[in-house]
Amino acid sequence: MKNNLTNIDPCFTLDNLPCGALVTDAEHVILNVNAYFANELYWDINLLIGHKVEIILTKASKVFYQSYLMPMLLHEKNCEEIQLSIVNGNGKRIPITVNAKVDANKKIYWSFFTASNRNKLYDELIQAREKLELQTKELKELASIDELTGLLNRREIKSRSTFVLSQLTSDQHPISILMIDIDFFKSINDNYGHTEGDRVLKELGRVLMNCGRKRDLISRYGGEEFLILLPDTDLEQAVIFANRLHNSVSTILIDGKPLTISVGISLFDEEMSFEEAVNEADTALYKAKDLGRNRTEVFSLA
Ligand SMILES: Nc1nc2c(ncn2[C@@H]2O[C@H](COP(=O)(O)OP(=O)(O)OP(=O)(O)O)[C@@H](O)[C@H]2O)c(=O)[nH]1
Repeated sequence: MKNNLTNIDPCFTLDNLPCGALVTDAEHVILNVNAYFANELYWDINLLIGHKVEIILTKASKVFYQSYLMPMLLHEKNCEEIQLSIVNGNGKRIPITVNAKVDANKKIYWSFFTASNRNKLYDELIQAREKLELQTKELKELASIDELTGLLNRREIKSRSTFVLSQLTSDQHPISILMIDIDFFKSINDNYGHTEGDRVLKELGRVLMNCGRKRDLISRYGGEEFLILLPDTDLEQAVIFANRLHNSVSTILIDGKPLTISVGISLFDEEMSFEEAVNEADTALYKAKDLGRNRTEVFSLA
């Protein structure tokens, strides 16, 4: 059988390797380094040979080397893919990945690759994750917020009502629900255009937000319909709230004339679903419309 050793390229030397290689003794003194130190790391090799290996380590890596890496090497006799940072001949900090092996004479043979690309990859991964988190937050908001008014959308108020209603049964706190509809909104669009209609919707959204407390759930429920859930609010207090709304809404002017709304109110009871309460508030709203608009009606069975 042919001896493979005879095929070894006579030009092969450690200096040809695209990585750093060095040898240290048991006292951490550098015995030899390859040409990579001069060619790629700009070290004067004479400054390294005979000096302690710490000369090329950053402060943090020195601590790591002394307290963890050396004890491990002495015990295990080798180490693989350890992350360290060295400084080059110009004082620039360079992250590296190190392998090392100890021989019978306690000489240590080191090789390492610079790991700038690895750090770049980590940075890119972190950036990608941050971007993804931001997009997820934006998507979540988009899915729950009405784009025009910034209020909760129909789906979100329905979903949040579940929690609010669970408090009703446990605490016996009254919860009122208000269905609000702009009066003659079609004629605003028809007479002044859709852009003016949108401005009115936005303004109304702002007014509703300002009238509500932090705990109130305020939503754009449909085109020109708004639904509000008022926790800890009985019918009497809900009517006072609605009257305040009528006043505030009248500050929104269309061609100099005040905007008006109609409001229907219902009170949740323990047995009632969200949809049933909305239907009752809707019935009261239609009564307010029938009775001439710009008014509030409370749902009653009569
Ligand atoms: N500008 C604008 N108009 C909208 C939007 N969504 C719905 N609308 C309009 O709202 C109007 C609702 O009109 P109607 O349901 O007839 O009610 P109304 O004119 O307000 O009359 P009453 O409710 O009976 O007082 C329709 O013309 C819709 O096109 C929107 O996002 N922007």
